Amino acid sequence: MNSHVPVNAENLAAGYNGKEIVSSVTCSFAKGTFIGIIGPNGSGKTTLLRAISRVIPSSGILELDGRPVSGYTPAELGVALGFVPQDEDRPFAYTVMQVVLMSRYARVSRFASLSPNDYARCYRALDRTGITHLKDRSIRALSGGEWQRVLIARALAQDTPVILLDEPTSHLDLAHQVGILTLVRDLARSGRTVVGVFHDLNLALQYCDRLLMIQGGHIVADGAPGDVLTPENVREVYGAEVVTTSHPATGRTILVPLDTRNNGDGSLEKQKVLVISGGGSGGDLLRVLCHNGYAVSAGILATTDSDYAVVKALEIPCIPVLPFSQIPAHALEKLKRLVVQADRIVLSVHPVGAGNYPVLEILQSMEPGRLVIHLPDGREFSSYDFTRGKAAAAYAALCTAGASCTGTCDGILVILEGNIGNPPRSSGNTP
Ligand SMILES: Nc1ncnc2c1ncn2[C@@H]1O[C@H](COP(=O)(O)OP(=O)(O)OP(=O)(O)O)[C@@H](O)[C@H]1O
Repeated sequence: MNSHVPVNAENLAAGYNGKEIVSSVTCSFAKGTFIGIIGPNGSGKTTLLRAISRVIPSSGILELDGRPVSGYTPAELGVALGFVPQDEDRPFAYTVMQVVLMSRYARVSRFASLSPNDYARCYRALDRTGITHLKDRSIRALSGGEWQRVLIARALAQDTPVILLDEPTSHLDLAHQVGILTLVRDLARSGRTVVGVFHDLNLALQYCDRLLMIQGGHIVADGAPGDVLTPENVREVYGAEVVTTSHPATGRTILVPLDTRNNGDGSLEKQKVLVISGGGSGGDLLRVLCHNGYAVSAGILATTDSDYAVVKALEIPCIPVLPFSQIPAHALEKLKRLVVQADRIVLSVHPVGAGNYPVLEILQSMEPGRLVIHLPDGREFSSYDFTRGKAAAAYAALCTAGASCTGTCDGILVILEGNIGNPPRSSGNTP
């Protein structure tokens, strides 16, 4: 028994209708920590959270603040632990304020009224989750995202040292995801123990202090986010291929999912990625792709280009040309062959100079309509930095933001600064 650990589980097991879903779970959650629980669909994340919050019974040891949870009265539990479910039925047309106020009843004796302090806490919770304007609205008249914020506000108003959240951002748009997770992280910083289930691995990586990875009802990895979400662990547990890079602002790990194809015998065929870069814009990306097992080739590179040095060091096939000279016809022909062979083309050029036009023309003529990227949120290329050393991060950011190409261009990703829709049409533009 450890009175300093807010949550302690040893050999915990739980399930439904006599069937064990999670078992042999041993973990403890420290004060002031934001812990993420991750794992594929059906792996038992919600079941574990329900067991810890005593929504469902469990066997094994489960202690809150050093006391067996089984010894807590419902009122004591309501003061010790807040639980935010993924969703909750709304059988009655309560107002938002009424639902948030309910969180305070565990603290008042029977038949007593709530105090001004209870109301103040609820107003503050509404304010912090950005739903004050909804306080008199019927909860049945809320969108999924608004309702999710009400459930979080209710847990905030409950004001417990331990808060468990089941996919707290599943219904939220990007701005609200960031707002709620910043708020939750601040709660941990102020000394609470916060545990959240996450499907969005990049959000878990950016916000959590520690991750528990669950597979088949067991903890298979537990530690610092970047140590848990390695490409190897993601492949093993999720059956997905990712590359990792670092967040351009925070330096934390980012995962970028990549397409894979199956050879039919269960093995994965290497994706062929052609990187057309120059001036150092492709170095990081070439390293990341090689490190993660892609069959990488490079486009036309002057032998004085720093990307050429990377390509040589990594033994990546490329099309070397002499610096400051016109690109020879045989090099352009070779590029056309590589374009045809590649599963994915990454064009990372900064800035777009006249020297790039023959290459752009090849891509345009061979891949008509494939040279446009749209980000779902309307952002433009220029908001990303493709200068030396930043291309891989920009690539990751674009992928994370859901970059996609128009029309039939699902095999090509273009990373480019400048207006790529209108390179000169004549072939007379030479370096
Ligand atoms: N109320 C229930 N009764 C019976 N079985 C259930 C119940 N809830 C969940 N299960 C089963 O328990 C297993 C784990 O479910 P759980 O919801 O814990 O997984 P999860 O990791 O949270 O999944 P997801 O990522 O899809 O939300 C699944 O096989 C599921 O079908």
